[in-house]
Amino acid sequence: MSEAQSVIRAKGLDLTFQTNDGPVHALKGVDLDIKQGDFVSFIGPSGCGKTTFLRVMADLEQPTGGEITVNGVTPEQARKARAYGYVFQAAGLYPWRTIGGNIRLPLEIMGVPKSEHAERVAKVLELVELSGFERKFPWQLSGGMQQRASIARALSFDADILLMDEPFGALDEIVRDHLNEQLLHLWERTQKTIAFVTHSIPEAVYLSTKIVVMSPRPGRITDVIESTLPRERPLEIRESPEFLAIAHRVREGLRAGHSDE
Ligand SMILES: Nc1ncnc2c1ncn2[C@@H]1O[C@H](COP(=O)(O)OP(=O)(O)OP(=O)(O)O)[C@@H](O)[C@H]1O
Repeated sequence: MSEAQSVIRAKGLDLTFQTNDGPVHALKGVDLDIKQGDFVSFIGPSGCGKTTFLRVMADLEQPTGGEITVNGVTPEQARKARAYGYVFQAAGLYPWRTIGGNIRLPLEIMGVPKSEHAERVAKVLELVELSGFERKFPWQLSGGMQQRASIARALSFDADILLMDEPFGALDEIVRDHLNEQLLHLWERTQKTIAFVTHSIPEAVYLSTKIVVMSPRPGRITDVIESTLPRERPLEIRESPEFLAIAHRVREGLRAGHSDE
């Protein structure tokens, strides 16, 4: 089998913010290779540059050094080619639009022919298990359902890459477990490449093919763990020795990079 293609490749990536209190090294010497179909989690303490890294991939921040390509081109070209969908911590749905209306919004902005909208909306709602909720308004849905709707919106234009910044961080644990399971199914069905920011060790280990452990000041990668778990992952896998061993390594990595501040 030929090796999977690189989707995101960073080499010596630096990003220093100039602030009134002096320079902040949000990313320093970051090397990473994300392959087609990978599920990559970024984990690390607050301020280690996880969001900044995702924002660089999305062309929302400009690196101050090093190189990064997304689908083999610059982040700007990838953005223009609509290579990725972006999901934020807050669902960010427009309250005056229905769920269907929210999902259609990127299609309208991108000028996708109107005749295709209904089919695309139905398809992504099915993917996030929200079929039948198209005409509801966001406030009529639970927090977890709203977050699923925002994932559907990010999937509506069928980008190959999904960038997710702590999408389930604000939800309670039971809802989060359920959404983790659903996200794995969705990833399996769509074969997307996913970059996922989280603070949760179990979430990172449960979801990922690759776990990137980061540490702050300066923001850098301290460990990259290739998961040995099978792709088929019932929630109970979290009690298996293999799962616990990976979680242990993540915890050790976090501890090693932790400062006392
Ligand atoms: N626009 C900006 N201007 C100045 N400093 C910034 C800016 N954006 C981020 N930073 C700083 O860069 C560092 C990395 O921030 P970033 O948000 O990427 O961290 P994070 O790992 O995502 O943190 P969290 O887990 O809290 O979301 C932090 O010290 C932050 O204060």
